[in-house]
Amino acid sequence: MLIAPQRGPLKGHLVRYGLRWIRSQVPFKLGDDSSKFTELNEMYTDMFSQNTSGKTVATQSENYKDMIDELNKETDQLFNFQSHKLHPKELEEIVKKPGRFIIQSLSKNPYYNLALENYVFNNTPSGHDKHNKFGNQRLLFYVNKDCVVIGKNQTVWKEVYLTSLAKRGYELLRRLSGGGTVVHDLGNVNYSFITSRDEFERDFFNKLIVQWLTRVKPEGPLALSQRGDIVLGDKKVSGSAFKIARGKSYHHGTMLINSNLDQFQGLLKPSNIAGITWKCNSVDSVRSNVTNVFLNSTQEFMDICSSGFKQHYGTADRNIPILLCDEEISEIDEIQDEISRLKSDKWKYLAGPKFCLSLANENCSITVEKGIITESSIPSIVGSSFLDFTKDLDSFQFIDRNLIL
Ligand SMILES: Nc1ncnc2c1ncn2[C@@H]1O[C@H](COP(=O)(O)OP(=O)(O)OP(=O)(O)O)[C@@H](O)[C@H]1O
Repeated sequence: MLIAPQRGPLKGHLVRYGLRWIRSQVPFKLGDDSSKFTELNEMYTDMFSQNTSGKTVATQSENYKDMIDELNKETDQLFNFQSHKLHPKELEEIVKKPGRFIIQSLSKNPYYNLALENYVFNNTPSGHDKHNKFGNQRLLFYVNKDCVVIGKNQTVWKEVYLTSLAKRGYELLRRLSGGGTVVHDLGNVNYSFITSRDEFERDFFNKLIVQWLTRVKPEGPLALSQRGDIVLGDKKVSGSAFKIARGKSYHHGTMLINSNLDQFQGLLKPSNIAGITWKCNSVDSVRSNVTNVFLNSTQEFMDICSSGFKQHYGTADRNIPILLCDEEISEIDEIQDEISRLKSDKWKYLAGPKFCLSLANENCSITVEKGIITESSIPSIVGSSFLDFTKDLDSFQFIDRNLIL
């Protein structure tokens, strides 16, 4: 809020006049940097610093502090400027109705956050409804504690060093969208832009992000790569993945802000490891050099993007609210069920596509479909789950476990 007790007498009628004036104006937050807010703030500065004859006086600001605080509070309530923490029932209602909003998750639990994102996506009114087609854009933010997230169509053992993840306390998750494997920590913020299928365009939201962040650092060489990643110079700062279903779409991505990049080492496997060959229908990650972007905090990123989103999609008569969700929301059955699914071995390990691995030195091959070994040069393991086989690798001393785990 820019309004502050400054100088000069403030009369009650001026407060009332001010509120009436605000009510008649666009519902944006005072203190934002668009010309509309500048105008409004200038009006207040004038109002608060002039006496009735129009001459500036410099006295008694303390006397008006309460009145100004009240004015600010009323203005906030009037336009829903302040973020609002949602109860489960409120979330259930708001997601199903048409309309735009922003959600910031207060939880750092990756299972909860992915389930929340999926819940909002699933319950957003379908883009097939012609009245709702272009009015249901939603923006979600969440930050996850240490975890590695693989794409829906990937093979876990090909992508990550499971032993390192376990030793270093990183959770493994399989997300519901495509794309490659990424590392999340508290310095990485995830954004998710939901809109109709018709409005979906791969680079649309990342172009907006580049525009918004470039305002913060115009000289920063932030750009979109050919693959649609956001890059700073020749290093990637953000990766994206997409989901399109039932007339809707989401584009979600990571943004590295103050991630502990040294800790990323040794979690993700390189594309080739001598001694093991994979034949898969799965999606391969595209390994890139990564760096942090030039912001101070994940909250700063959320604030910049929220403000950009509001300006892009807000209208004079409709403010876009920022809603906060904590884990109380997981009381909603659909969210609870999704969390259970994301945590299950069935989803994490067995849901990937068919794959076949060969270990050259051991002259051994294994084919796996839906998590079950269907063919192998080791007859005794055919029919068992590949996950169980990996848990029992020590019984197969001729196999180098480091090649698989
Ligand atoms: N948090 C992160 N943000 C951005 N890139 C990351 C992050 N963690 C790891 N990476 C790098 O990104 C690579 C995976 O990128 P990849 O492009 O395959 O997947 P993606 O970014 O999820 O989506 P997509 O495949 O759709 O571009 C990793 O191998 C690693 O080099």
